Order: sequence, then structure tokens, then C-alpha cells
Amino acid sequence: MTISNAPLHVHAGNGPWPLHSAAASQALERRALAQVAPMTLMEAAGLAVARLALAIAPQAGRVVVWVGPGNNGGDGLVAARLLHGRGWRVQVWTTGDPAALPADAHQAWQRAQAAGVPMAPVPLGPEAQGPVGFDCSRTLHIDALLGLGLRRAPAGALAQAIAQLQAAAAGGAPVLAIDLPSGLHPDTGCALGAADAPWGGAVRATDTLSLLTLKPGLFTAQGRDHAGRVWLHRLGVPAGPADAVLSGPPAWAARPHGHHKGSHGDVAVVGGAPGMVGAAWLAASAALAAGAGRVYCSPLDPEAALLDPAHPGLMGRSAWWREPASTLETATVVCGCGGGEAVQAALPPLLAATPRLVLDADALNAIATAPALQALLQARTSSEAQTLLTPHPLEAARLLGCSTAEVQADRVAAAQALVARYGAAVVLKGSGSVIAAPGALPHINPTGNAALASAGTGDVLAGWVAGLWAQAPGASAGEVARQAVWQHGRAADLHEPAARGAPLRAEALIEVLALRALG
Ligand SMILES: NC(=O)C1=CN([C@@H]2O[C@H](COP(=O)(O)OP(=O)(O)OC[C@H]3O[C@@H](n4cnc5c(N)ncnc54)[C@H](O)[C@@H]3O)[C@@H](O)[C@H]2O)[C@@H](O)CC1
Ligand SMILES: Nc1ncnc2c1ncn2[C@@H]1O[C@H](COP(=O)(O)OP(=O)(O)O)[C@@H](O)[C@H]1O
Ligand SMILES: [K+]
Repeated sequence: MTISNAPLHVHAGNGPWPLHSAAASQALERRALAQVAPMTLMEAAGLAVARLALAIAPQAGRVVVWVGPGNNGGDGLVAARLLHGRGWRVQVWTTGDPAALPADAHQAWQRAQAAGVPMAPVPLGPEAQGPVGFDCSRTLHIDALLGLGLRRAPAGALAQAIAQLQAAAAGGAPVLAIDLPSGLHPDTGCALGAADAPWGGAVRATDTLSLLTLKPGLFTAQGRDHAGRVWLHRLGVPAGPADAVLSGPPAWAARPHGHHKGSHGDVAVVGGAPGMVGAAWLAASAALAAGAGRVYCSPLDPEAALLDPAHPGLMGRSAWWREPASTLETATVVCGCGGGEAVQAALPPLLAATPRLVLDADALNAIATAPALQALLQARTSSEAQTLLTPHPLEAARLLGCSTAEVQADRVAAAQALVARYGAAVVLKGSGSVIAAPGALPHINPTGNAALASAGTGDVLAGWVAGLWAQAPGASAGEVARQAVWQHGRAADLHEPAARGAPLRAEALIEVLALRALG
């Protein structure tokens, strides 16, 4: 078997990558199918799958191919035939009547049958793991149940097949999903199957080979948990314009020898109501670590000290936004960070006068409930002023007047709705943070992991982005947010392998970021 054109490994270090919605991918597939002889694309897809199978599980020699009712199943049938021809021990399990397969997939089934590939309906019970003599731990599973044609939550025979596949792979066997993990929504990254099912609503693959295009759902919401490593094979078909982008690594700007601290801009942090002063100091420390020249911290707790002995490089300053000719008109300001209700009073002057404003946490909650503050935020769009909102899903839901579940059901759409409503750039945080900005394609961030699910890491992000922005005041909020979010997540990825599931403390995150060894 000669298999050319290796799939591309898509990872955080080699972006940016264009992303295409299900609708755009299907339109591309229709155009491509119209230009080539029947079976050409499906043979190319099956070949790419077989090639990746050989690459990721070279010692397996055994494969179970789980075939669904559409063309995704057809791709699996071609791969099964090619691996059978290569001498692998192959078992195909089908979920429906092969006579009902669409034309190309049906032909793939006939070719597999003619080649002598063992095929049968998915059995109920342990034999689904493979025929007698299959060593489960050395078996590769290929998920060809559902791809782009997913329309609704898998139920009935398909849900049963997904459950059987997961049970068969439970001992740690590799699972290669074709195009998408079956049950995962291509646009939203939501696992559509029953959330309380033991298989978690969609196939959990170790590897996913995306065909023709990369779909946004592989990288956000539950996508990363289900897709595993992601690969792309374009099948020789050039993709059209992207709907979104998977962010790539940003470049570091070198510091000219002639620079002094005044060359690197000022950051002022407003937050830290009683009991939450640490949040403001965390953001300020992150801004300093990002390279801002001078960083002021203004705790809203009137009792709070104006010096943090752990960070003598930071300057405390109380309520400077009430002064005329204050830092307001020059600094990059971060507002939120543990600000509690006290933050409300600081917001009007900040919204009115600050050229670059990062709004986080309690600042967002205050704006969500105050139409007057919303009007001030929207009015910023008529000036040169730029704003970045950094909500987590609950804060985003408050700003949109919907539920957190509705935000998570389509994270890209929710981020874009915030941009449309408030005219600001937005980072919708969480697994696969979405960065949306006026006039720009939405970006999904590929770095980060659940070690960041720890108190204060959001404050660090807010301070880090402001620290970068202070040094590049001409950059757009969206640009600087994409860069900061990538680096913030990357720091957690560097920490993760040694951490064995331990969370990354916010202070430690700042130290990793400060080292700048982020690649
Ligand atoms: N036609 C071709 O030659 C090519 C097809 N490709 C493959 O084809 C896939 C798309 O094929 P299809 O459009 O046939 O879609 P799928 O193979 O994803 O499946 C669609 C079928 O599943 C059924 N279905 C969807 N959701 C269901 C649910 N929840 N429960 C039960 N049944 C459900 C639909 O009614 C339909 O019969 C791509 O993902 C890709 O793998 C690509 O390889 C490119 C080449
Ligand atoms: N499971 C996860 N995977 C990737 N990133 C995560 C995950 N959980 C949290 N994060 C990131 O950690 C940060 C947490 O921010 P936030 O929720 O505001 O926390 P806090 O208010 O405690 O600072 C965000 O950047 C978010 O994207
Ligand atoms: K699949």
C-alpha cells in the first residue's frame, strides 16, 4: 500500500490554523465531489485514515472499525479494506443495514466485502471488543460512526455503538476518530449525547483526523476532551475563506537597548474590595511580569495597605481616578479583579476617559446590572478608546441576559454576541477560550488546561494582557488578547506534565509567565 501526503499534526505551537464551520465544510465537500469521479474523495479519506492508523499504532496489527449509517462510515470501510490488505487483523462492526448506506459508502462496503474484510452488525456484549483472539490492549479502534452529518443527540443503535466502543477501549486502547469524535457538534464542541451516559455524550478519541477542514468544535467547550490529538488531511482540496481561526504562538518583541521604564507604559489596577485585595495585587504583579514600565495598584478596600511587601516593585495609590489630570488618560487600566460592589463607583470615570481598559470579574457584573454603565461602555466605540472584556461563562451570561448553559452551548456565537452588544473585544474564558473583536474573525485559543481552574488565574490574565498592551498601545484589543491568552495557557501547559493533576496556583503562574520560556 502506498500512502502519500501525511496528515498534518495540529497543535498549539504550529498555528494559526483556519477553522471552517459544518456548513462551510459541507459546501466545500459538495464542490469537491462534483469535480472528481465517484469514490475519489472517499478513497483518499480512507487512505489518510489508514496511514494515520499505521503511524499512531504501528504495533497494533489489529483494528476494530465502527461503521455508522453515512459517508463517515464509508471512510472507515475504505480504511478497513486498506489495513486488511496490509495484513492487519480487521473487524468491521456496522450499525445499520449496509444496503441503506449512501452511494459512495455503499460502494466502499462492497469493495471491503469483495476484499474479504470480516464485517457484521455491532454485537451486544463483550464480543464487540473484537473476535476471539483479539488482544484488546493491542487493538486500535476506528470511530467511523458519525461525522459532519450529526443532526441530533445520538440515540438507539448509534448511542449503543458509541457505548460499546468506549467500553471496548476502556483498557487504554487507542481510538482514532474520523473527521470528528462521533456525537461531538462540529461548530460548538458540545457532546450531544446524554451527559450522564458513561461514555460522556460523544466518543472520547485519542486522535482525531479531521478531513478537508478543521472544525471549531474540536477546540472549544468539550471538544478538547473528546478529540485528543488533532490531525488534518485536506484530501488535496484547497479550503475557502475561514469562519474562525485557531490562534498560533505570538512573537516576543525585543527590548531595544535604549529603552527605559518610561518606554514600557503604565498599568493601573483597580479592584480588591474588602476580603479580595489579593486579586488586585495578583493582576498588578502579572502586569509587571509582562513588562509594563510602572504598575500602580489601587485596592478598593479603604483599610488595605498600599504596599505589598511581597512585591515591592508595585506602587499603591488610592482612588487616583477621582483626581483631575490623573493616570486616567495615559495608563492601561485593569478594572474588576475582586472589586466587589465598590467597583461601581470607579467605573464611570474609567469608562469615560481611559484609552485602554480591561474589564474583568466584578466590573463586568456591575455593568451587567447597570444600564447607565452599559451606555458608557457602548459610547467608547465612538472614540479611539479600546476595551477588552474578559468574562468567564457565568459573567458572559449575566452580560447577555441568558443562562450559562446557553453561553456554553455555542461559545463562539456568545462571544460574538457580546462584541455586537457592547462594541468591545471579548475573551470568553474556559477550555478553548474564544477571542472575538469588532471586524475580526473569532479566534479559539489552543493552549491551557484544567490546571488553570484555580483561584486568581483570571486576575493574572487580566493583568498580563494589560502589561502587554501598555507596551504596545497601538495594538488592537483583539490582537493583544489573542497573544496574552495563548501565553497564559502555554504557561499552564508547561506546568502540567510534572503537576500530575495539581492546580497551578496564580502566583506560580506569574512566575512561569515571567520566565517567558513559552515557545
Ligand atoms: N462523500 C464523500 O465522498 C466524502 C465524505 N466524507 C465523510 O463523510 C462525512 C459526512 O458524511 P454524511 O453527510 O453522510 O454524514 P455522517 O456519516 O456523519 O452520517 C449521517 C447519517 O447519520 C444519520 N444521523 C445523524 N445524526 C444521527 C443521530 N443522532 N442518530 C442517528 N442517526 C443520525 C443521518 O441521518 C445520516 O444518515 C464526513 O464527516 C466525512 O467523514 C469525507 O471523507 C470527504 C469525502
Ligand atoms: N478547564 C480549563 N481549561 C483551560 N483553561 C481553563 C480551565 N479552567 C479555567 N481556565 C482558565 O483559567 C482562567 C480562570 O479565570 P477566572 O474564571 O476568571 O478565575 P478567577 O476569577 O479565579 O481568576 C481563565 O483564563 C480560564 O480560561
Ligand atoms: K467519527
